[in-house]
Amino acid sequence: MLLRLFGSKLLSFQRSFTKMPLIPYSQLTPLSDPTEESKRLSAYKAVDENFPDTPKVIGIGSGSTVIYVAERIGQLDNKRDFICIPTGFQSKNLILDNGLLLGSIEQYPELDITFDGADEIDSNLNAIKGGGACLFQEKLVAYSSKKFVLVADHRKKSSDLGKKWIKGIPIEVVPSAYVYVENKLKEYGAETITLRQGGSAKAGPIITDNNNFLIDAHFGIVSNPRELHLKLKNTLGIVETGIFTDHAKRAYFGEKDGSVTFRTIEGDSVLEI
Ligand SMILES: O=C(CO)[C@H](O)[C@H](O)COP(=O)(O)O
Repeated sequence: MLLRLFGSKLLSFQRSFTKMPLIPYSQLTPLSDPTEESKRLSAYKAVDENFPDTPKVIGIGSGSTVIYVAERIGQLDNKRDFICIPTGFQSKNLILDNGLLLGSIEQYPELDITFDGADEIDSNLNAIKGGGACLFQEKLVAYSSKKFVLVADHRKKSSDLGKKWIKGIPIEVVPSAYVYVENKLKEYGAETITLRQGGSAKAGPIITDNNNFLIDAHFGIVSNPRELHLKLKNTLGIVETGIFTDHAKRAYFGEKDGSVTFRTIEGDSVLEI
């Protein structure tokens, strides 16, 4: 009896050990850039606290904070026991570079959990995403997941969408419809409307992974993100918006002082911890 009890304790110890990250956070050398350190803090803590005991399919988002998510998951010694679904080209490379198994959303349409970054997160866990131009795939992967967890540095923590992220809400648009959409956005009261450019690497607009254009439209403070998203989605030529509502369960923020705070949904309310 005692032996059986010991055996089951040993098994559960082994199980929890396999999902433990190999390097405790406290033993890592701090990064020289404080913002990078904040990103790493939020990402590592999010993975440590939310990674499933028996992972099957995991979503990996895009951006500079998610680099640390993939890094932390890559430290697990059971990292070849589950499949990772990317949200874009960068994300696919993060999965491969960290020795994780790559799958596609078509093969694995149901995910246990997705970790992703954000450009701004409000006090109700609504988010603006798409700063890295991957919003469509990010939304598809997030909305196919049982749990969606955001990771960010302190600059992204906001009370209302549009308060801090003034570059505008990323909106993916069918290329031939961009002028039509721009006119509609003016009609809807957008304060700034920018067709996102490829920068020094490309003369002309950015092309998304779905061969579309991106428009960034700033509407000031968005009092009702769901309503704005629906209005935009109802506009001919708009494929998807970077407004993510009613989906994130938890958001982690790496703070300036080296702590991590989070906002989490508990029943009908959001707790700030
Ligand atoms: O939505 C995204 C990409 O489309 C990113 O998650 C978002 O832009 C945040 O990026 P970062 O972690 O680099 O601040």
